[in-house]
Amino acid sequence: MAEAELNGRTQTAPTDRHPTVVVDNVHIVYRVHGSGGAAASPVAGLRRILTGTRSPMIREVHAVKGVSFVAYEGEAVGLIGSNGSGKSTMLRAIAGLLPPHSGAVYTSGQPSLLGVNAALFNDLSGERNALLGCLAMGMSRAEARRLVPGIIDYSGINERGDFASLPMRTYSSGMGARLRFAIASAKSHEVLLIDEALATGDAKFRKRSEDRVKQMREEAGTVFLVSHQISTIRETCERTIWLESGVIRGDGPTEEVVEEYEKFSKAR
Ligand SMILES: Nc1ncnc2c1ncn2[C@@H]1O[C@H](COP(=O)(O)OP(=O)(O)OP(=O)(O)O)[C@@H](O)[C@H]1O
Repeated sequence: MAEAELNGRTQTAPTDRHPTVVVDNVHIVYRVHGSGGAAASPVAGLRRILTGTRSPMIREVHAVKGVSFVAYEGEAVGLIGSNGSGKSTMLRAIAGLLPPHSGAVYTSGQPSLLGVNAALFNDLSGERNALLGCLAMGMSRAEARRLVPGIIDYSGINERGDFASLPMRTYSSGMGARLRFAIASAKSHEVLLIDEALATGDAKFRKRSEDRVKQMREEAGTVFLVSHQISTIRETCERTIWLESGVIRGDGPTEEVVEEYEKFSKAR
């Protein structure tokens, strides 16, 4: 057994499991710069720089408050919680897109964040986006070209005609989500972070993406899934972390944590 000090607590982990994500007492604070009013004028800004005073228009949102956990190879971890509880913020911090105010996030490899807003180009066709997506994930041109037909096929966007050659702006939100998932899952990821990206697919695609998440876990990756669809969390994740107001309220087997969360939601 290996021991690690995390957030002042000693955590014991079996040595045959390899940690892929370590989140140690992380706090994330957004600073919101207000607009309008005299305090936002350039003159007032210059005066504050010269006098070293802070803008009265800056507000802070403490979105994640002292979160700690360790995730291991081969785990699929669900993140649940009410609106604004800090789930997406936590994923962005794991992806390295948001620096913690204090605490630290350690990951093995470069985590990939797959979100509803994943950067695809609306004016380019699905095919071009698939090609660029593969190149962006580090594949060679030849490998990317070889994989594109399979990605289009897997996404199912061509089920009702040749949409792959049309610009993405002509796609429904579900078709866009399917293509994003198909591109991201063309490669195995050490740590894959999925933010609601499966929610807009239909039942058939959901089943297919759940199967692919399972396969990725078997390839020794770690998958984090944020979803309000508890059925998807149940199907996909054996472990779930419940965040509420930026604090962990539960972390354990999905059935137990979901049951507590559902009781909490009903009581509100
Ligand atoms: N860019 C931002 N600037 C300021 N505050 C933000 C920003 N993004 C999120 N927040 C705030 O941080 C808190 C956590 O938001 P977050 O989006 O992480 O929650 P969530 O659990 O993913 O919510 P939802 O289920 O509604 O998607 C909320 O209070 C939100 O208002």
